[in-house]
Amino acid sequence: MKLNIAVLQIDLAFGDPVQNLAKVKQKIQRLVEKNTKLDVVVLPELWNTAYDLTRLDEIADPEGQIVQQEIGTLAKEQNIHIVAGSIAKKTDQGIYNTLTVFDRNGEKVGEYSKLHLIRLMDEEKYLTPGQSMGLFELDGVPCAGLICYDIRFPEWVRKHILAGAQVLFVPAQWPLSRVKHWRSLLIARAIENQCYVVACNRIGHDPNNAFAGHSMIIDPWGEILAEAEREETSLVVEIDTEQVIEVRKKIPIFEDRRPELY
Ligand SMILES: O=C(O)CCC(=O)C(=O)O
Repeated sequence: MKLNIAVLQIDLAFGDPVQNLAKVKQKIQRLVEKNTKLDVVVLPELWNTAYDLTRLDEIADPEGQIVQQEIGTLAKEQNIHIVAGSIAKKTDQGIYNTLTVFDRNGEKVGEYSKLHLIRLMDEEKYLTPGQSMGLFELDGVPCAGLICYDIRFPEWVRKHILAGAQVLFVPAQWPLSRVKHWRSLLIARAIENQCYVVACNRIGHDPNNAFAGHSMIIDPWGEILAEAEREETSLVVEIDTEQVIEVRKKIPIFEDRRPELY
């Protein structure tokens, strides 16, 4: 199965969900106009509020209603799947960093709340961790969505791959100071899991961090099919899940695992 995927690497306004929503909608519309065969658009982490954690109570999306209304509707209008990065989502149980996936009909087909909160960036003080896996399907292709810091936990990624995922989506706000970790971890996750990795980072800076960009699409052999620098841009690549099957045949790591010992 082939999927034509666009990763939208952008800057974000700090704590301004109205401005960020308008920008994201306009950028998606332009992408669809330029690429008539697009299947999927991917957005970065916390694209509604950015990392304005102290004001989340005020600015997070109540129950994800805004993203459902605005991005779900856009997905249907433009006939594309949208892996809507993640948003700050306010619920009665707390505020989550939640990835939401809409299909071409505007239906929500996936939702995942970041499981590992990064203390280095104070997330655990303001956010509630998720409790469940990030599996979903796009045009019958089994996919997983994990968020930023989650890629430092290979056992969590592997759980999704063992459940069938062939494409791993990673929205992020990864700082420039650790860009070497970002690139190495993403490539490692693709090689060890023999899957596509589609990673969407932001650029720009906020009061605490400069962000790395370097969004990437990596194939199941670990080859980088496209990589951005540190500017607003989009990466558009057609992936083919036959590649996953071929790489897994060539080096059958899933048959050679020794789970009885670990
Ligand atoms: O793990 C890292 O170094 C960065 C993670 C991060 O920026 C995040 O999870 O938002």
